[in-house]
Amino acid sequence: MASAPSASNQPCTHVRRHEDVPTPSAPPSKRCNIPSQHPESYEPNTWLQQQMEHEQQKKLAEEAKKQSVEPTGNEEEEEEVLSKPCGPHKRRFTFVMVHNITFAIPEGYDVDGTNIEYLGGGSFGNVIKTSAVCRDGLRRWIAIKKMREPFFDPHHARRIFREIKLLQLMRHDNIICALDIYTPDEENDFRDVYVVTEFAGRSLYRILKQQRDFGRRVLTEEHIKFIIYQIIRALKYIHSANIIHRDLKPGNLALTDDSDLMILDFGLARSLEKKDTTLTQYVQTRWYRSPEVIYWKIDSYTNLADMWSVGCIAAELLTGDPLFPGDDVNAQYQRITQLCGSPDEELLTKIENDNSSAMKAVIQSYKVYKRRNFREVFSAHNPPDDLIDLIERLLVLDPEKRITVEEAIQHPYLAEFSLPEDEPRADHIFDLDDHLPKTRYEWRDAVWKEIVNYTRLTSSPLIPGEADR
Ligand SMILES: Nc1ncnc2c1ncn2[C@@H]1O[C@H](COP(=O)(O)OP(=O)(O)OP(=O)(O)O)[C@@H](O)[C@H]1O
Repeated sequence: MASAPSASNQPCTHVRRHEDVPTPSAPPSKRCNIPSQHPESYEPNTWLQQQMEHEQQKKLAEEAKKQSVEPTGNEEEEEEVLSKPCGPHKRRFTFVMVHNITFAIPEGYDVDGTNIEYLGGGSFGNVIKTSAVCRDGLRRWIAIKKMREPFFDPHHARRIFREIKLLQLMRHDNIICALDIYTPDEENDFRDVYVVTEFAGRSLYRILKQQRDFGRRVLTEEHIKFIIYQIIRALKYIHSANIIHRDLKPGNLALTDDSDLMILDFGLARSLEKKDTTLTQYVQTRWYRSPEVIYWKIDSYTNLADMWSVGCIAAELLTGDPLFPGDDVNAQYQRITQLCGSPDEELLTKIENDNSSAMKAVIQSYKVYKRRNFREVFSAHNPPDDLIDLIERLLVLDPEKRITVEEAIQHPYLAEFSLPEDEPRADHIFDLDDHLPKTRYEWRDAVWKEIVNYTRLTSSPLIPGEADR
């Protein structure tokens, strides 16, 4: 096994402005300190530890000290800002408007607007970055996600339930986990759900977009390899827990300046345990969606659908552009077959047996393409041979012939980083307890219980006095 790449001599840039073009030139160093399964032994990542040393930390710590210990002479003003104790844990909140959205921020978190940054919003929530003093006394950068209309309908509510369940279950240093889950609401008026995670860096989507916008490559060959390795390392853990992520895409991957990667957003993830519910087609973002999810295994696809997404991401890292940017499902399928070829007789027979002759006929109605030579297709980017080999094994139409995560992590392309004893599996299968249909009110009750019973990690933000409860 080759050793991890050596550290660069570049000065460390700890606090980045979000709009800067990222320069993940710091060493893609292998991370060895895997947090154990026990929450009490959770370790923050090295980048955050470095941040703690940064001089801004001093400033923030001083402010925190002033707020919690010294009389400021402005107590009346503070009283006006903080709410009365509320929510299931009787915490006090400051309501701060960011990007026209009101965020309830608990006591102990930095609520100074100049330190708060809007990170983005998707269909299910809006996310801000701020900092908080944690239970271990350190101040960390954190991301607060306010769920968008969490109980709008049963589908939405179940998604929120899954996400907060998984954020508590996952313990792996390439996977985001919850530092805090709260609501400022009382049970009879429960509307808003907030999830706090560590700030995991900049989304790969933004890095790739800025590479394109500025026409300047910031991800080197070595970064690309380290990113792919970390995605696969995280998936090894996720798949071993019988979970499919189902929404792997650059926007759900965050990268620190040290090139440490975190998988974000488990809203679409689901367990493979319960076979009594059908899987849905409209799960993955289209561009990263596998052909079997688009067509022939609509309700029975497996975690190999995630491996397809890894193939799409790997090719995008190599070229800088999305591999299959289809405008609709048909165009998506067409783009896939133009590169990967149309299903062969063997796959068509499987499709017919697993589905129907009608499905086989639909597939056959598409124009037939031959699989292209990947080396030729990507030759302009001078890829290493073993990267092309890995992409070829990931982008296989028949999921039964696609490379599994266990095989992928042993692929020669990743040998430089491979360290089997540092590539943990989950120690149990995660049961999300979400298979029975529920009304949106029942899901709301289930989420309420999760918040009430949530046990914060040692490093979680803590309100003063909470430890005594
Ligand atoms: N812990 C974090 N650290 C850094 N950035 C984060 C973090 N959590 C979320 N983000 C960023 O915030 C933005 C919105 O977050 P998120 O994708 O979770 O919202 P969403 O509504 O679930 O999105 P989607 O519609 O894609 O499912 C994204 O750009 C994401 O990269």
